[in-house]
Amino acid sequence: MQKLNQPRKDFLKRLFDRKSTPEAEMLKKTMAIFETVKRNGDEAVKSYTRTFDGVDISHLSIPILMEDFESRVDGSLKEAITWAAENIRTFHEKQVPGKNENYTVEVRPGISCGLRYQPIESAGIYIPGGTAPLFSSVLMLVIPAQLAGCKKIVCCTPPDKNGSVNPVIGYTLAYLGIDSVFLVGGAQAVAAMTYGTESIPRVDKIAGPGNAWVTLAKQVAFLNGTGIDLPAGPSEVAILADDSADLSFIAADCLSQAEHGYDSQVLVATTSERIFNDLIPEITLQLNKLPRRDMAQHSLEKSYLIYVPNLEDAVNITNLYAPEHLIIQTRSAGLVSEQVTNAGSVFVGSWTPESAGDYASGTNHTLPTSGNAANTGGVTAKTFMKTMTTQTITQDGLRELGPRVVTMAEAEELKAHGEAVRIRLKKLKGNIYE
Ligand SMILES: NC(=O)c1ccc[n+]([C@@H]2O[C@H](COP(=O)([O-])OP(=O)(O)OC[C@H]3O[C@@H](n4cnc5c(N)ncnc54)[C@H](O)[C@@H]3O)[C@@H](O)[C@H]2O)c1
Ligand SMILES: N[C@H](CO)Cc1c[nH]c[nH+]1
Ligand SMILES: [Zn+2]
Repeated sequence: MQKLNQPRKDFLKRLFDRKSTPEAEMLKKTMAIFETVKRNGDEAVKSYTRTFDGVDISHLSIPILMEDFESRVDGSLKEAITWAAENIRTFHEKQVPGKNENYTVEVRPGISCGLRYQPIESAGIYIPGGTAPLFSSVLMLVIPAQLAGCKKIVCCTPPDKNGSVNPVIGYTLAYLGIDSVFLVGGAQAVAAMTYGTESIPRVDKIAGPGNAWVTLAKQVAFLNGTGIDLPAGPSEVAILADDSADLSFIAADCLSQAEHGYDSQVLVATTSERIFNDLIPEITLQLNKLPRRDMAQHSLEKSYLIYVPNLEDAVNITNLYAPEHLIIQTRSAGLVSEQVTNAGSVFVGSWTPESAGDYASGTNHTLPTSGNAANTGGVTAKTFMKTMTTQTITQDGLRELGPRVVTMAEAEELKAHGEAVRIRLKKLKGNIYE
C-alpha cells in the first residue's frame, strides 16, 4: 500500500485517473474475439473456452433443473440465498416504475406529450466465474430483470473445471426459475450475446459484472449496437476513517475487496495518525490467513493509505476517487455520508461491512468502477427498462406549434423539416399559410 501524507489535490487527480483508454493490445484482442465469434459462432466460442478456461465443452447450453442441484447445496447456504433474495427483491421492487410514473402532460392546448416505461425484451446476464463462482451475481441480476418484466433472460457463466456449471450457480438459477445457462465466460460470452450464435441468442442489453476482459467486451458490445448496464469491472473499496474507527475492521474491509482479483484496488483516507501508522501491519497480519493472499497482496500494492488532518479533506479525497464502494467508519457516520457525492454504494458506520452489500443487505452489488461512480450508479430494476415518449397534436395544437417549428427548421437550414409541417398547415382552414 502506498502511504501518502497530506497529498496535494492536483497530484491525487492524476493518481486517481482510472478512466484512461484501455490498453491498445487488450482492445485489439477483444475486437479480434468479437470478429471471430461473429464469423464462426459456436465453434469460436468453444475454441476460446478451450484457450482461456482450459476446458472442452461439447454443449454450450445446459438445462437447469432443481433436482440436479438441490441436494448438492448445503441447507444453511440455501437458507442464506433465500433470505438474501428476499431482501434484494424487497429493495428492487421499489425501483419498478408504477403506472403513475407513466405520464402524459398537455404542455399547451392541443399538444400532449407522454413518457412510459417498457421492459427491455431480452436481457443477457453475465455471471462471473473465472476465479470464484459468484452465484450472488445471479441474485443481483436475475431478480431486477424479472421485476422489470424482461420476456427473455439469457445467462452466461464460465464453465467450472469439469466443464459444467458450478452447483451453487446452478441452484441459484433454478431457485429463480431460470431453465438454462450457457457455459461461456469472458469476452467470448459478451460477443456471443452481442451477435448471437447457433446456440446463444443475441440480446438487446447485456448486464453484469466481470474482470477487465468482460468489462472491456461490454464496451465493445455497445459499439456493436447492444445495450450495456455500466462498467462494473475489478472491485474497489474506499474507506473513510477517523480515530474512532476499529483498525481490525478497516483491515478486514480492505482485504474483502482486495481478494477479488489481481487488479482490485483499495483506498483508505484517514484523519487518524494511529490508523495511518498501524493499518499496514494489521493488514499483513490478516492477509497471511487468506487463501487468496497472492491476489489480495498484488491488489494492495496498487492501493493507497492517505492521511489528512480533517474529515472534510478526507471526504473530498473519496469524492475525487469516486469508488465503487465507500465505507464510512467515523463518528456521526450518517452525517458524513451526506457529504458524499461520488460512490457506487455507501456503507454507513462501523457495523456495516461492505460484504453485507455484496451478498445480502438488499442493495445491488453490480456497481461502477474505475471512477465511473462520478457518472452512474449501479444496476437497478430500471437497468432492464427503457423509456419511450409519445406526442399527440390536434389541429388547433398544430396551428400554434406549426409556424414556430417552420421558423426553427428554416433557421437550422433544414427545409424539409419545415415542409412536413407546412404541408399540414396548408390543409388547415384559417391557416396563415393558406
Ligand atoms: N464491479 C462490480 O460490480 C463487480 C461485482 C462482482 C465482481 N466483480 C469483479 O468481477 C471479476 C471476476 O473476475 P474473474 O476473472 O474471477 O471472472 P470473470 O467471469 O469475470 O472472467 C473470467 C473469464 O475471463 C476470461 N479471461 C481471463 N483471462 C483472459 C485473457 N488473458 N485473455 C482473454 N480472456 C481472458 C476467460 O474467458 C474467463 O472465462 C473480478 O475482477 C471482480 O472484482 C465486479
Ligand atoms: N464485491 C463485488 C462487487 O465489486 C461483489 C461480490 C460478489 N461476491 C462477493 N463480492
Ligand atoms: Zn466482493
